[in-house]
Amino acid sequence: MTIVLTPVWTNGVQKLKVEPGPLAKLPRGLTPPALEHNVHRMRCLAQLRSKDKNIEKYIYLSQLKDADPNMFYKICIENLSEFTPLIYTPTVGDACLQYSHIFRRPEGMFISIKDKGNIGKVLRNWPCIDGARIAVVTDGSRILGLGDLGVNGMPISIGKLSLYVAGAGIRPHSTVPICIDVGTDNKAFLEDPLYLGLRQPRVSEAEMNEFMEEFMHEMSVVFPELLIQFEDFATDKAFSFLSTFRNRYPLFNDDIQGTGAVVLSGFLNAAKLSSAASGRPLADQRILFLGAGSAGVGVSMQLTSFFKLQGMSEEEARQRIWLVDSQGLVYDSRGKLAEHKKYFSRKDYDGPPMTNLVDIIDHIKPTALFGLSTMKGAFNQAVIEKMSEINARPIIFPLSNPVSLSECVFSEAVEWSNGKVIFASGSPFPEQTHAGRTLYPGQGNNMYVFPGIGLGAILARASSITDSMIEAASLGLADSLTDEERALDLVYPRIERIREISAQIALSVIRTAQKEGVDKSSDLRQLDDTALLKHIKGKMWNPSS
Ligand SMILES: NC(=O)c1ccc[n+]([C@@H]2O[C@H](COP(=O)([O-])OP(=O)(O)OC[C@H]3O[C@@H](n4cnc5c(N)ncnc54)[C@H](O)[C@@H]3O)[C@@H](O)[C@H]2O)c1
Ligand SMILES: O=C(O)C[C@H](O)C(=O)O
Ligand SMILES: [Mg+2]
Repeated sequence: MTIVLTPVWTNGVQKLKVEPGPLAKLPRGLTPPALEHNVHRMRCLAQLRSKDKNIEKYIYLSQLKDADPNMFYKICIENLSEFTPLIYTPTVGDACLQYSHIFRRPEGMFISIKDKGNIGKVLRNWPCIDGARIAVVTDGSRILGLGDLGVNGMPISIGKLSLYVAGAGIRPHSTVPICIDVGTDNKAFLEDPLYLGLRQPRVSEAEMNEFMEEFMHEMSVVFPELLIQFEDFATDKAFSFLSTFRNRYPLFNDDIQGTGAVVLSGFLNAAKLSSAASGRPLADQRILFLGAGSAGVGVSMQLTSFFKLQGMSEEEARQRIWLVDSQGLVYDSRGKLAEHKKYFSRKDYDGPPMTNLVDIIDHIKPTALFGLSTMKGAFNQAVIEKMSEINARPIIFPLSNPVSLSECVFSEAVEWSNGKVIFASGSPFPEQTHAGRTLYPGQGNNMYVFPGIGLGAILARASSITDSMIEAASLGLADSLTDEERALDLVYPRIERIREISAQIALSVIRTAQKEGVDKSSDLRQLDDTALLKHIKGKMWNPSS
């Protein structure tokens, strides 16, 4: 028997331990006489497509994953561009907002502040400790651009891990979605009788830090082979937990480092397109960020480190970046600044606060404009027209998620730039026709890199995730465009190729881990690139047919 069918979570222990196999291979008598895999695949797709609302599709797919993971991943991998917006961004945003209402059965671990002092014991309740290789951990404090959603953040961990399986072939039972519940400051949730989390405000910073020390230690004891991805922690915690723990445990922060990697990659391809139109070299790019939080600063750091790699001095590299936050341009004489903004704060401006984005663009003359601000519509007609006036091909990336918070939509960017825009957004948008040409939006979302980073780090058994490993993932992604994709002016590869791309990224990550001496799988050092790529592909899990 390949799948144990049981509606009970405690019996689900057994199910999670078994490699999910096709429903049609169950013993005689347990399925209808004419159940046939390929027809059932069509049946599942038809059931999915019969639903009008994306949230209904999300619920259907969650249940399919629970009942028949093999079929879920089979049809997911075969229909990636249809499935990713349903199981991941943007629909996962709605799933988080409604989680306490649409909840059927748990799919991950809930570790709460009430477990403090006892976290190891609780973690040992996970049904598949030995196989666990990757956990996505959130505390729900900054879910996409939707704010503090408390325990309703769980679908983010689940959605990211589904992409690890679909996009990088991580075994389903090796994934551990985790939501930490230390309270929420979301008043509406606290008053909602169906809310599934602790009914208390978030604990103090000191209490949270103590909790995280115990949590991380116990995670390393209970799951010694586990890589951790921190996800959607509010800004201060995102930076502080990354720096506190990154040299002690194998982990990375997706919003800071994953986003840095994916945006650098798209920027490099976009800069080639813009340079073909303007003749401006990469070293003359001027990059303006709307949003100076974990993602904005994470991407800025990644770009700076890349510019340094190209031979710029640290100061020259930093001078390429301008940040704008909710109070306008970030500069030294503006007054007190949050720690994470200081490095990029400008010293070459000391006038009155500059808050209007068009004025800021006029002052800086950026070649690229990135939005990580959660400010829906901030890239309005005047902004896009100004960018198009000063650039032959403006690079405009509204990266905030979900769709409802995007700084602009693709159709607007095309229309207001008269088709000149080089565009990538955090959430997906449909292609557009302009002057008889089809224009394609890129999706600048960390989903392109975290599966490959995870796969590489797991196979190398990396003891830590270094900056160079993240950079290698970024450059590997940038180089992965095919001639056909380049001819269409794409800045990211087609998502349908994610498995091939994840394998390539994993190769770059493993090689870099080896150079930096953080690989525990030292046997992989003997393999040449062809053999290593074959090894990586051979390790990727596939749903059976
Ligand atoms: N595309 C991706 O892969 C990706 C990755 C990570 C984050 N994001 C998205 O980026 C957004 C921000 O995430 P974060 O982790 O940096 O959040 P954050 O809370 O750390 O930062 C938000 C930033 O936006 C700024 N901001 C708020 N209002 C503003 C305004 N009116 N004008 C200018 N700036 C304003 C804040 O000052 C802050 O600097 C979210 O929507 C998130 O979903 C996208
Ligand atoms: O989850 C996403 O779609 C990307 C990113 O991690 C985010 O926080 O927005
Ligand atoms: Mg995130």
